[in-house]
Amino acid sequence: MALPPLVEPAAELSVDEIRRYSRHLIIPDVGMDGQKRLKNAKVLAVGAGGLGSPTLLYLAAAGVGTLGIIDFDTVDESNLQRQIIHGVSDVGTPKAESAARSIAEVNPLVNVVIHNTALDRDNVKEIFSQYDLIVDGTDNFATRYMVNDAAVLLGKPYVWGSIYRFDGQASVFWEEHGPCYRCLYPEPPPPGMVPSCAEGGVLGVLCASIGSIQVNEAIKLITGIGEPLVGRLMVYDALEMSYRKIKVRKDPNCALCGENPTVTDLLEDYEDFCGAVSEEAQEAISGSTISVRELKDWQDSGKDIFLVDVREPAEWEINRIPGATLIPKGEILSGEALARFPQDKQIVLHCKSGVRSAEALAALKSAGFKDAVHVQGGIVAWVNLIDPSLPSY
Ligand SMILES: Nc1ncnc2c1ncn2[C@@H]1O[C@H](COP(=O)(O)OP(=O)(O)OP(=O)(O)O)[C@@H](O)[C@H]1O
Repeated sequence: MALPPLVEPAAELSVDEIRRYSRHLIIPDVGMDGQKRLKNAKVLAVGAGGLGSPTLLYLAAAGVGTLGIIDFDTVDESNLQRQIIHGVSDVGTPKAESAARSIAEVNPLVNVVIHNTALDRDNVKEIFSQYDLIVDGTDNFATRYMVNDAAVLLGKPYVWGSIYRFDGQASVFWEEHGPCYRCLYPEPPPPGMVPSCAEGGVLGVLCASIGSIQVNEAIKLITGIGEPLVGRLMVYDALEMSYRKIKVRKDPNCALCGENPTVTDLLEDYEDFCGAVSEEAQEAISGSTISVRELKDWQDSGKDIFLVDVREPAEWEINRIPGATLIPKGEILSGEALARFPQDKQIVLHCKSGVRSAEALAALKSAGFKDAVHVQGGIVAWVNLIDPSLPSY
């Protein structure tokens, strides 16, 4: 379904702009009118990470007049494999500032607005109201649901993308013309069920594949050309090299945009809604959590412990705590690995940061290992506090 252009055209293009955008201007569908609309557009990129990097660079190069960047994080060395808007000299600096510097190099005609902060329920509406279009390149469910809710409540369209390993998805959510994210995913997945890129990894170049689709959709929405991905989910498999489009319908029972909405304003706490740790896991870890320093003391004192790393084999290849045995969480949850746990030793579980080990602990306790414990902060805390010589990821 073709939609009218989202943005009115700017009054005119300068001589410099005409030279710079000439390859757009000679495409009949874009032309002077389309380029003027791009110039007048105000687009906010949420996240200047894997998806935000190519998205921001191409939106800037395309001549989007105002680009907002919101990110609270600083550039880490492990970001450089895919976050191509940042470079070695940017490590340690705020991502929003580093991204703005790269944009100035690509296209100094763009007006960049830096929001060096976390998007949260207190600022989201005020920030979104300054823009015509939102491009979501974040990596967590709490932010995604909040972006969706704020966009629906303000009547703004947004382009969504998501990536994991070799798989990507993209869509355009615009309540006025189609479904919202909640129509597609009414509930967040149970905590721990969908691993993040930090846990499962992502092929760097996948960010370019999905990020460029997001920019393509943004340009179509702004200029009113083509058929935007409203009501369609694009699913990309880089290994198969396949693109599929799945129809997504507006859900009449959607809690937000359905006929009888139960969500009429932003939620009080999106982290809580998405549950960092499930209730069972929360119960399992209360009183059964040790710190990395306690683990080190137990090891140094010769205590008879069975230390289990519940991460995946690829993570185990990167770093490991001395004395640990690898038993991935899935094998514990399925019951397959239970026979490997001794009855007469103190069982200690750890993962990367403490979420998966909490889930595994809940399963182990319900299988009868009542004294098992897990390590708060996982191997990340171990590297930070006990052995900084280990590589981190
Ligand atoms: N609520 C939020 N407000 C602002 N920025 C956010 C918010 N949630 C996520 N982000 C940003 O979105 C980006 C997501 O990108 P990506 O997952 O590639 O980066 P990352 O978090 O650095 O990666 P990794 O988790 O693998 O280290 C990050 O830069 C992150 O800081």
